[in-house]
Amino acid sequence: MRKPVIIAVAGGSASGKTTVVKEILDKLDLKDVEIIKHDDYYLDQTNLSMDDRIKINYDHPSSLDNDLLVSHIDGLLKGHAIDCPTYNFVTNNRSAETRRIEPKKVIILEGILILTDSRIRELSDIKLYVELDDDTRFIRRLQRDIAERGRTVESVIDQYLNTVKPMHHKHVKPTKRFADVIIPNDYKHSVAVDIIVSKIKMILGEDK
Ligand SMILES: Nc1ncnc2c1ncn2[C@@H]1O[C@H](COP(=O)(O)OP(=O)(O)O)[C@@H](O)[C@H]1O
Ligand SMILES: O=c1ccn([C@@H]2O[C@H](COP(=O)(O)O)[C@@H](O)[C@H]2O)c(=O)[nH]1
Repeated sequence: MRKPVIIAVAGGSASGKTTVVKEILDKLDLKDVEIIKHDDYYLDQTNLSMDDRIKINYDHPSSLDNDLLVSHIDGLLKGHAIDCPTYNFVTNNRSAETRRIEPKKVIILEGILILTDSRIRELSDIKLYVELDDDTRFIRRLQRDIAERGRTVESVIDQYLNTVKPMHHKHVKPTKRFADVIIPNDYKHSVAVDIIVSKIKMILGEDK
């Protein structure tokens, strides 16, 4: 099998990374694609109390185990299966279960800080950045974190002001310059998605 095509998708929290990845997936053969969420590589925090876990800065690159992710990408590129960690946002901790991932033709890496690590950038064939203004991202995050991640209005606001917003401007947004394609998520972007899918098919040699 040809070495997998690696696609890295960055962008601020709630900018629409997951949504854009779904749009790309809709145009590819699902059996050929695997998604790896950078969130699943947050460091294990079993030794910390819940009070201490909520004080962690999850928007700083040091909160993620990139050594493990890089070794997993290397493994997939060599044709080996990996056991990907899984993460629980409600407990702010890694889950006990892992997820077996077999090498596929296309591997999509997705996360706010995925383009901060030069090793991951170098392993990626296509780098994307999903862009959306801060206000809209905050509103979408507030709705999502209350509905899906067990948060209160106050906790989302506190976290946003203390870490999410400053870290976005310090660590996430500057990685936009590494992107091959910037996708605006406040406007139609179906042409951008079509171009990305064509490029993937071109690399896979399926564009004839
Ligand atoms: N273009 C859009 N219009 C309206 N809502 C959107 C759009 N894109 C994403 N959303 C919603 O915003 C929230 C965050 O999007 P998501 O794709 O999960 O962001 P991310 O993966 O970057 O955190 C989700 O509830 C999603 O359904
Ligand atoms: O335990 C955790 C781990 C992460 N977060 C927040 O998640 C977002 C990243 O996820 P998106 O889906 O891209 O929004 C990041 O901004 C962290 O603040 C958390 O709250 N708790």
